Amino acid sequence: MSNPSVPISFTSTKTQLGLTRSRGWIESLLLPNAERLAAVSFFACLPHPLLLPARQWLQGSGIGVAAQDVAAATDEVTGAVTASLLAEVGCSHVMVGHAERRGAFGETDQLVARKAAAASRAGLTAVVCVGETDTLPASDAAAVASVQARAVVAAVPPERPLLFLYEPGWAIGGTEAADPVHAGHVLHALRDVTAGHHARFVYGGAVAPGVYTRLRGEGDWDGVALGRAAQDPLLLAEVLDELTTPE
Ligand SMILES: O=C(CO)COP(=O)(O)O
Repeated sequence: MSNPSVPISFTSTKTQLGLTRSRGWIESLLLPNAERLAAVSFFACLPHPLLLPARQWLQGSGIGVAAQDVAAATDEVTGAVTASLLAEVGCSHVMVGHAERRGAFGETDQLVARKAAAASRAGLTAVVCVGETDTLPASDAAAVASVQARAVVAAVPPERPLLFLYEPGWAIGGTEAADPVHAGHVLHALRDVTAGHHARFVYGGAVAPGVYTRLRGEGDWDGVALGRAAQDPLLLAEVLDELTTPE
């Protein structure tokens, strides 16, 4: 796992970029920033068919590739992508339980936990997405994230690394990240639930310059996950300044 004293960051392009645009984005934005991206152990979560070409485009850059989802099953299931295949094509991480998948496909906490366990068995680090869907008081949001996280820690051995992404559904694609005090409550609850596990914690949802610094004022966050900010040269540069400048 990455050095715990250095922030960590990653992005997911969801279904936003196809093959040609993904290559353009990697060559015009990621590679010119490779040194600073590598310094925060950056990886790009991509649709499955883009993993192999992206690995080649990113070769030698220090930037990793990761998947946005994985099958829970390890036996034969037509159309599924197993964790062992993701590991074989060079993924270091895989996202499980993104809010959009929990919403669109009805993914339950138990299914997400099985996916995290499958990832872990294959040597991947599961990026476990947790968070409330609609706006809630901080204590209720913390309770939702705790239930989601508890299912995963029950399924993954404590020595295996986990990366928790607190990403409230209401913040995704919005204009405002979670309030730092609110997020701090959730972080505190997640640290409690995962005590004894090898876990790190990042925030995602409308991350823009300044968000990481404000979050760190109210909680010991390990980093931030970028959505739109990773596809905007100015925003990416500013967020990287923040992440790579010692506090
Ligand atoms: O869902 C996200 C990344 O997976 C968040 O996206 P935004 O940062 O664009 O809100």
